[in-house]
Amino acid sequence: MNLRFTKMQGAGNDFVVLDATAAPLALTTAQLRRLGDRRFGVGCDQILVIERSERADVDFRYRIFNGASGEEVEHCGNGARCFVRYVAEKGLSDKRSIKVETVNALLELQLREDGRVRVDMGAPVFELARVPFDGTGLSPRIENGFELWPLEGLAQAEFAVLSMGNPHAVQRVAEVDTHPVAEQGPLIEAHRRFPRKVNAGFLQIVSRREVKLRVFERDAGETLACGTGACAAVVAGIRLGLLDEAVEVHTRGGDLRIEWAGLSQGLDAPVLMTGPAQTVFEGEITL
Ligand SMILES: N[C@H](CCC[C@H](N)C(=O)O)C(=O)O
Repeated sequence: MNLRFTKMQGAGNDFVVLDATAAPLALTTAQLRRLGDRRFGVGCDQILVIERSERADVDFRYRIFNGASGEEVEHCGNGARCFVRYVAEKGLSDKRSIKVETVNALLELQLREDGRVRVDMGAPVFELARVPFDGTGLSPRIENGFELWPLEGLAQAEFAVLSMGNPHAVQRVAEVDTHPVAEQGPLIEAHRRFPRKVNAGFLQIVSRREVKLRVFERDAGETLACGTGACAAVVAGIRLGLLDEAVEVHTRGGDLRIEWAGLSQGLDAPVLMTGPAQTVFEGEITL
């Protein structure tokens, strides 16, 4: 099969974008992993497949697959921004704001005048069973009314546990640049308390409006940026009383702006993310 693709990146998180708006595309897990492979394929953190939605009030459906595993996942923040950029560049819609359905969410995405993309990432989910997280027998520490959980085998840390459609465990660290992310990341990602594994966030608070973040992503390892991870980390920081409602997040691949009014408007307030999204090259691969 000859497959045309568009390679894109959002703050260094990189994607292979496949356009299935004209004809359906069904790839096997092996083909998805080949696309994601940085030696034997194109190479990317995630693969995004864009389809027309069957729902009258929704413009598109977009599916996300982790490149290393070929597994479908629920949400991808940097991917959502690249999706909007792709739709605009390919003229797939003349709207400035488009409605997009994912496997478990309905998103409103906007392309701004300054070329950055603003995404309504939906509301965070704190119900542990929906993360999912099994806290049975554990005693969380409560800070500012928000639970911080211990994890067996990671005694030196405590975690904010929440979902942005995909699962996140966020810990506060003194200095992200020197923190042992490569050692701790896999232990958190595969921890038995997360039945569907988890994205592991490492958050350094610089001020109430500025943070530094590294994320060891589920089924991807450390990426240069994680959009849903940035949302989860800022929401956790706000709930802990450490951050204001609008925060600049410095990741290794670039800067994201995250806004959440959850304390003033209610915890079901949407998380808004603004950041870069660029096309790197177009290509064709024979699978
Ligand atoms: N690895 C993530 C999916 C991609 C998330 C990340 N790339 C983002 O920008 O949100 C997971 O398995 O939940």
